[in-house]
Amino acid sequence: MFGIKPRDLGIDLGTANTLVYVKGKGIVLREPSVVAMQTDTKSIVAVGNDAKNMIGRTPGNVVAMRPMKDGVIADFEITASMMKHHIRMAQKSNNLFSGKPYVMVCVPSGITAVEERAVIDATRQAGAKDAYTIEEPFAAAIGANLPVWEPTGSMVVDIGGGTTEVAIISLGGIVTSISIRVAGDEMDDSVISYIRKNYNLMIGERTAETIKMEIGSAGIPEGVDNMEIRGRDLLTGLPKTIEITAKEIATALNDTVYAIVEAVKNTLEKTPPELAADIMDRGIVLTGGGALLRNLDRVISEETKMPVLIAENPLDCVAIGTGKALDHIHLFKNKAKESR
Ligand SMILES: Nc1ncnc2c1ncn2[C@@H]1O[C@H](COP(=O)(O)OP(=O)(O)OP(=O)(O)O)[C@@H](O)[C@H]1O
Repeated sequence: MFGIKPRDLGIDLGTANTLVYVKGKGIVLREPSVVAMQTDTKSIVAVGNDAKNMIGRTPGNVVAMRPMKDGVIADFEITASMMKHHIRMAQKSNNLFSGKPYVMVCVPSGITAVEERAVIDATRQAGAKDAYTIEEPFAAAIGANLPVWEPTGSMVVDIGGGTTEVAIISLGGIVTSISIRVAGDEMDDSVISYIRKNYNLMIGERTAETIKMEIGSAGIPEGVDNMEIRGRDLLTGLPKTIEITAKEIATALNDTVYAIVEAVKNTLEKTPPELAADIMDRGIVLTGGGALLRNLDRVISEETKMPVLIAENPLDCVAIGTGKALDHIHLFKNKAKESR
């Protein structure tokens, strides 16, 4: 075993999904950031997909919860346990040496020093030899193959579950950025409120996410898509099925979509003119699962008068960029140590 070193890992510790990238292999694990545990003993029952399937369906002594909220750690111990589980799974299923790896983890660009410290500590507690952080939009830009190290402006909009990160990048650094705690989760909440308000029907967050993915869109859609949904009637307390249209869901999503558009416009307003000209040529690149919301690229393009492109595999960009950043770990080292 002498001389064998554990492979270093890049982890996209997201509000909705956690992805693990193994240096030299690529993404080896994609799991929802969900943990199910016993309420009395706090012992973990399931992690990832198995736990997500339990949301809203657990008996009284088990709770399925998401330990990350708005891009940051909401429950430290559970996040560390979840990461430990993911690191072990990634190592085991790829026959990797299971020693302590160096780990690069992404964090939102608007994170506070205390929140960043918690991510570093949780990563160490999960088994890392040492942990380094990279700002999410920078990782997203690397993962989307943007020329981040060159003296040219690139613009990335990463729309995740908890946060939307907008950044202008040039010469290996973020020139200007805006991070808002409005993204996919907020869209799901808007769908839940809309249906409760207009139909007196209570639906769960998994149903809301499915509705968003299947018929949700930015701006009013052209088609006449309908969807049957089931929930609990708030007046009778009984299960009920209703039919909802894509137009109604677009209305429900409108405020969230325009909060994202505003963040993009505000970032452009702060962009130095030379870089703005580069972005005019190359376009704004959307990453993160929220980039898949139907017509969001078109609406942002209409509102900003700029070309907008969706990155290839938008859900993977942050993880790929976080993993690739391991090749430049010396650039991130000091930053992680500074916050100690
Ligand atoms: N086809 C789709 N249409 C709309 N939204 C989608 C689609 N696919 C995934 N999403 C949404 O993307 C979000 C998850 O994206 P992603 O995995 O990039 O976030 P994350 O990295 O976990 O979150 P964060 O970066 O905020 O910590 C979820 O809100 C999910 O509902």
